[in-house]
Amino acid sequence: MTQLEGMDVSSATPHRSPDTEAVHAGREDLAALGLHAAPLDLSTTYPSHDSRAEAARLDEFAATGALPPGPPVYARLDNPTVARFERALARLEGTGAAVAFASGMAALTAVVLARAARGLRHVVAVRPLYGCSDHLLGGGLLGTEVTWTDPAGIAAALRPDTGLVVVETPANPTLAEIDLRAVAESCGPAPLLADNTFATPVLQRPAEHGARFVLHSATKYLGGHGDVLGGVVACDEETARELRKVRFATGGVLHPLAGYLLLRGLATLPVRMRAQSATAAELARRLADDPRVARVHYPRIGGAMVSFEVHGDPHEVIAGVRLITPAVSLGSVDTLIQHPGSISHRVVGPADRRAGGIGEKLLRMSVGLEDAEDLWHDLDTALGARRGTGERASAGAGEADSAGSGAGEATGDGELSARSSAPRRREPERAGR
Ligand code: MET
Repeated sequence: MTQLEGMDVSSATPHRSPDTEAVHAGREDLAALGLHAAPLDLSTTYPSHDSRAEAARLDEFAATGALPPGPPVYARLDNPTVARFERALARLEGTGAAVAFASGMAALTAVVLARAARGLRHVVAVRPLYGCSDHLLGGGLLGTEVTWTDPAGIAAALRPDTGLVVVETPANPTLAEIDLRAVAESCGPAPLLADNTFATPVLQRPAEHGARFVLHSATKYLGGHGDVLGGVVACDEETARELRKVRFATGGVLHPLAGYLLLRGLATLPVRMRAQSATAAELARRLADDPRVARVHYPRIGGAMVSFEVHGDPHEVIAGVRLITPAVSLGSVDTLIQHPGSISHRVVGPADRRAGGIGEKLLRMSVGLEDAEDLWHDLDTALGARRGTGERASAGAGEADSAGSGAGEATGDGELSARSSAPRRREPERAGR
C-alpha cells in the first residue's frame, strides 16, 4: 500500500477541472515510483516477517475500517491498483473517499449491509431503479423492508429504523429525473443514496446536492468499453470505513485488473460522455419526429441514454438492428439497445414495472461513439416501414434540421439549449417526476 491509500482525497490536492482530474487523479504516486503508466499488482498476499505488526494492523482495520499504513496484508482487504481507481473516482465525484466492489450490485449490497449492521433495515426508495436494484431491495434477500414512494412522499415514508433512501437519476430505464437537492432535504437524518451510473460525475455530482452515497455500476461509463465488471460507492471517509469492513467480511472485492481498466477508462470519461451525449441528443430529436415512435425520453441534463416507445413491436426493432448491438448493459463505445421489460427489468414483476413507468413498448438505447448518420440509418431500418405510408425513411442531418424539432441542441458539455428559430414539433420528453 502507498501512503496515499485511505487518505481523504478531497483535501489531497488543489481543485482542478474535472477533465484534468480524469487524466491525473489516482496517479499521484507514479512519479515517485518512476512510472508513467499505473502498475498492475495482482498479488493476493504480501510477505511480512513481523507478525506482531501485522496483528496490530489487522486490529486497527477491524476497529476502524481505516486502511492501515504500510504494505497491504491481503488482497481482500486492500489492493494498490484498485485504490488508484478509488482515489480518482472520489476526486471526480467530489467526495473524500470511494470504495470499489466486484459489481454495482455488490456495491449496493455493501451499503445495505452497512446500514443493517446498525439495525436500520427499512429502506425508502423511488421507482424506477435498475431492475436488480429494485429486486435486491424489495425481494427481501438482505432482510430489508422497502417503502416505495415518489419523491414528494419520501419525508412521510421515513421511520425511526429507516437506514437508507434510494433514488436513481436519470433513472434506468425511463430516464426520469429527480431533484436531488430537494430529495436530500426531505431525507432528514436518513442518508440518501443516488445511483449516478447514467449521468456520471461529468454531468452530475450528487454529493454536492446532499447524497451521502453515490453509487455506480462501474461496468458502464466509468469503464466505458464493455470489458470490465465493477461497482463503486463514493462517500465520505468515515462512511467508507464502514463499507471497507463489509467488503473485507463479505469478499465482494474488485479485481485488480478491473481496477486497472477502470482507472484507464476514467481518463477518457469526459470526452466519451460529451461525444456520446451529442449523438444521443441528435438521435433523440430524430426519434421524436418519427411517426413510428410514440414517445421519446431524454434527460434534461443530457447524457448518452435515449429511451423510446414504439407504436409497433419493440422486439422487431431489436431483431432488426445490424450496426447497433442488441444487448443489455450500457456505457460502452458501441451503441447497445435492449427491451427493459425482457431483460434489464425482467426481475421486476409486471405490475411494479408498470408502476415505474416501464411499458412493454419501451426500448432503451445506450449511444456509443459511432457516427450519428450510421446509427440513424440502422435505427431507421430496424424501425421498419413508416406507419400509414409504408415509406422508408432516409433521414439525414438536413432532414432533421429542417424538421426543426425544437427538441434542444447538445452544446457539447451535456447541457441542452432550446432551438428558437425553427417551428416546434414533437420533443423528447424531459419531464421530471
Ligand atoms: C443483467 S441486466 C442489466 C445490466 C445493466 N445494469 C443494465 O441496466 O443494462
